[in-house]
Amino acid sequence: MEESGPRSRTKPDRAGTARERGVQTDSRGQGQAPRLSKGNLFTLLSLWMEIFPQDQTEGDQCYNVCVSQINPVGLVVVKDGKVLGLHSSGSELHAGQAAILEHRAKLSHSSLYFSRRPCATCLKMIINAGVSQICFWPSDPEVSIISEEAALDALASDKLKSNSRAHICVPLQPLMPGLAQFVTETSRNGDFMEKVAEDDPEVDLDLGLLSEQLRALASLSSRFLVSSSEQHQQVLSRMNLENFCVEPYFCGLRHNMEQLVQVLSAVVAGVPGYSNYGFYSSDTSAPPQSGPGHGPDPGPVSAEVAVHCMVQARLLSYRTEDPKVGVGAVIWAKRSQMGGLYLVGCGFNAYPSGSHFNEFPQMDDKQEDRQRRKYRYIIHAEQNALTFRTGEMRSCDASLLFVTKCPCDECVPLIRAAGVSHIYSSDLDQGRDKGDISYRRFKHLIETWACGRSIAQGLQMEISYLAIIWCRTSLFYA
Ligand SMILES: O=c1ccn([C@H]2C[C@H](O)[C@@H](COP(=O)(O)OP(=O)(O)OP(=O)(O)O)O2)c(=O)[nH]1
Repeated sequence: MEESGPRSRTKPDRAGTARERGVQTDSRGQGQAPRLSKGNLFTLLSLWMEIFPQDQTEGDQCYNVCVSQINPVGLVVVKDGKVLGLHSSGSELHAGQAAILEHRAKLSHSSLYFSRRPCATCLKMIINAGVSQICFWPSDPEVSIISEEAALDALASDKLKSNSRAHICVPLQPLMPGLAQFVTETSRNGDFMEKVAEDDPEVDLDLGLLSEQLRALASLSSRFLVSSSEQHQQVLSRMNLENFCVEPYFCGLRHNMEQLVQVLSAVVAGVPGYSNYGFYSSDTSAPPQSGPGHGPDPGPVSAEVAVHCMVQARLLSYRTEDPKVGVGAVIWAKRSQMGGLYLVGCGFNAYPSGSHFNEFPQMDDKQEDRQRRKYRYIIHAEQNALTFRTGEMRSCDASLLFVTKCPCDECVPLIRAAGVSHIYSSDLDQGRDKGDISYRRFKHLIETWACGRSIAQGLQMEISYLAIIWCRTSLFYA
């Protein structure tokens, strides 16, 4: 991206000497910030939850696919504009049922974003819980239209819909102009790509990112888009949504769906799950090596889950109100018994809730007049995630913070006091001090952890990074 003006940042060079900080780039500095709308963020999170990696036995998979022809579903529960829960279908429970069990009466007056139209079994319970709005992605529903049950399910869903107070709808909104391009640029300029360039100055980053994006696009499109217009019209008709098949709405619907899948692919391409890049424990006393027994150490969750959660954090960062740097954070906890993850909270950096556009300073540390700098006003992603958390962080459970930027000195004490046990960061900016914002405590935390590990194993925080290591094999050309 071309950069100009006093607020521009240096483009990372091939050797990685100049660093692009955080997820976002300077295009926000021009006052035309392409931002993800709330509805589209929740929709994208629901799609991404549908493919949340599961621990499934072969028998479980058979239950889902062969017996009932139930499509897995992702679900985002939203209340008062804040995410209350993120769910996906499991081996026995549908996502809707899991949400009912977890949130109970709190579902009243909430909005639910499903990655497919929920089946009648879920719908009746959700309506009964008093939700206000049920939104779904308009492709093959939870009870797949190829199943014999599909027609009966559609009939029941329709009857439930017409007799319910909840508003049931397809919520797709057009993207803000330039957002897809912006996401691609910010993925290109992220720390991960910089690390790749540092490790191999010869590598063609643009080509590599493009091939990752195309790979993600192919796999996400085959899952979430209906390839031909005729088939899509058939799917909609089987769900009694003939009104969506009328032009020009049908064309617009397909276009919006394609654009959202493109954005998701660009975000995914910025956090690739390669075997040679991954989350490494911060134990600096023993530098990680390649080879058996020395691979990535993803902590309490698998590498696949860690990458998945980092993509969620990146999606959240595109809702930022900071004109320059978007940061996203998501906190999950892992139950000590029975396993399984539950959402504690999530957030992005923004001005205090309820403030008006331009009410507070927006400048960075290049602005000499410190009163015009943003740092004393903006709420950090971790701070929002902690303030509006909806789940508990129990000391017996591992609580995992995934954040797209290295936590700053203001956040580290909060994170520690709140009881977060593991931090995953895709940004390696620790040690910087800019006067109004500094990142020194994070480094200290790592050292404390590395030193304290042998004497107080498990009591100190563990911090994992993305992409600490680059083994020179098949990154882009596999
Ligand atoms: O743990 C953190 C640290 C920072 N931020 C947010 C707050 C603020 O909105 C932005 C500050 O970003 P940065 O430190 O990159 O400062 P900058 O002056 O905007 O950018 P630069 O890196 O060019 O100095 O990041 C968080 O949300 N969490």
